[in-house]
Amino acid sequence: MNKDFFKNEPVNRLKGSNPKIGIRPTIDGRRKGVRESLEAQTMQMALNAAKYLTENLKHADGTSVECIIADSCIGGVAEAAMAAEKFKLNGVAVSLTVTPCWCYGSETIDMDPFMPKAIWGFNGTERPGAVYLAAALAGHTQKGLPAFGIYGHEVQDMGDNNIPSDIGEKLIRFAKAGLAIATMKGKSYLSIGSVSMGIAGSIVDDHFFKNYLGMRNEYVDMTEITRRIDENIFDRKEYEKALIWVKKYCKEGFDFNPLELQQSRQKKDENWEFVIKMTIIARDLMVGNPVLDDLGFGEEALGHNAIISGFQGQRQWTDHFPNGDFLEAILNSSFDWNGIRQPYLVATENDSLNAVVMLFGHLLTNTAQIFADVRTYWSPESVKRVTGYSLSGLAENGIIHLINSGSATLDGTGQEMLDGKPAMKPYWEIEESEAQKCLEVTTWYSASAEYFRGGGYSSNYLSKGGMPMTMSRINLVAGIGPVLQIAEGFSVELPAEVHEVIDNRTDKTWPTTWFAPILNGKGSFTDVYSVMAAWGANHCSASYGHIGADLITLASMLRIPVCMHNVDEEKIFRPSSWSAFGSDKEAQDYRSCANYGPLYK
Ligand SMILES: C[C@H](O)[C@@H](O)[C@@H](O)C(=O)CO
Ligand SMILES: [Mn+2]
Repeated sequence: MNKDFFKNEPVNRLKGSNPKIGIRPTIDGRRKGVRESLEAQTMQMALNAAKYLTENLKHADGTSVECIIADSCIGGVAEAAMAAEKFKLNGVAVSLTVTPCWCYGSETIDMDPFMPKAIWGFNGTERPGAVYLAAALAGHTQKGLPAFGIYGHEVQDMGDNNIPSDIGEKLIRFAKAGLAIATMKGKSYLSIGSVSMGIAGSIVDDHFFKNYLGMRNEYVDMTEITRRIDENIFDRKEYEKALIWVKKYCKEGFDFNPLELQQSRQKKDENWEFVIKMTIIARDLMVGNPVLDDLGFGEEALGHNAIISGFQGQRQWTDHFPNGDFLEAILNSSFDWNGIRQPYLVATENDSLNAVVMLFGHLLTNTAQIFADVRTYWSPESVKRVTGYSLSGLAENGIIHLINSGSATLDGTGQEMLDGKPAMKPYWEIEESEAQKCLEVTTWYSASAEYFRGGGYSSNYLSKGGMPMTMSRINLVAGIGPVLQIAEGFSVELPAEVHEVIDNRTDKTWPTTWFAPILNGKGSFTDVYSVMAAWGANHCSASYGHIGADLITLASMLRIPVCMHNVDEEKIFRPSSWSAFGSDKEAQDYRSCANYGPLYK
């Protein structure tokens, strides 16, 4: 491979700095003995937490997470205010209070209503850290400021600086979700186009974005892409480089269209040029591009500060112009002609609700996301009838066909390796050879002319099996608001000839991930059919890894109830006040979210 094409080059990015974690060591305020005896240990706990978080967490852009520790231990309200001031000046957006001892409950807590908060009360016996934890959490609950409680399962000795694994897991889960909501806050969802074929998720709901996510909505008509192509409002040099790269790495497939609907070779070559320009322009619309300033387009150079976007495509655009599949697939991938880089998240069919779960998945895992239609439930009986093959292993109870043209990341091929197994990795861990393999196993077929009269190219691949994956989806429900669905499972691989028979019955030019959810015999997870039947919309985002617990924590911070999941109860981590809303975890969640309402209302 020519290494020149996988050099990491700086790319234009979002405005605003990454949020930081503020650490608040709280202490018993009594002088002349008590406080003095605890100062070193308390501050050490803050240092330990900061070290742990910075060593174990990265932002999705690859930078390390920074922690800001209060200048002094916090024994009362004056020192709490001093810490709040320091946090404000330093871009802190997530607050973690740590203490090994008793402190004055509501006098020491963080009162910022928008900042996700957790308190880690050291489980020792010498001083009552747990008693403070309970008192402070009671204060939070009484004041309507939900906070997460972290308390170790095992008793630790006073000078023990180790962070036990149960504490570590909760610290990371809390911090990563908190940073995710702080990262999306103030950023935009950019709609390129409007509602695609009546799809509910592309009826963009301003209220949801503003009140629940703290985000802005930006809108541009698809004619803006035409204008920029016609008037050469893009970086011509980047385009030339992209064209060479695409010719080398993007393998064109067969044209399955009936002869009378096939476009000429000349038109197909023009389509390649067109879709590359569409890709560059969609990215520039999202995040801006300083090169446009040099070309005399200062306004265009700024972009829309969009952390997510959606492209309507169908039908007005695709009935006339080449479709958006190339732009969606490439932007959503961790690499292009500029090298291996953070994905730009774009939803196909302008499905803004699916874009939001892609954003959740991306910010929680730092990896690219597969956008897919939840197309077909294939029972073992149906597979047997149609192909003669008996499903086995992870697939034995049946499988769900995840397939859509467009926004499935090429990382979803499963050609990136983690401990020798197929994976999707954060961009900074991806090897050049892995990016190249993702491209090698992807074929760009001429788009199906029945659907896409304007032509274009659809990415086709088959995900490797054995990847732990999580499907998720947000739906807006009149009378409730947003609800989140989660299904953990695995990608599975079928013998090539079996896949081919099934794939040929559907849209064989599109990428496929075969998904087997983990069943637990209850409710929506009684069997694979019931998972499919309970899915609340036509789309899902499929993320690498089992991230259901992380999504649940994130949703609770945003006050979005989870209506379906297959995560073990022990892994569910929500603000402590949730347990005041009943003893059944799902009922607690609905009542709590209804009680608190959206975070930014
Ligand atoms: C080509 C079709 O319009 C598809 O794009 C359609 O099945 C969908 O993806 C609906 O979500
Ligand atoms: Mn779709």
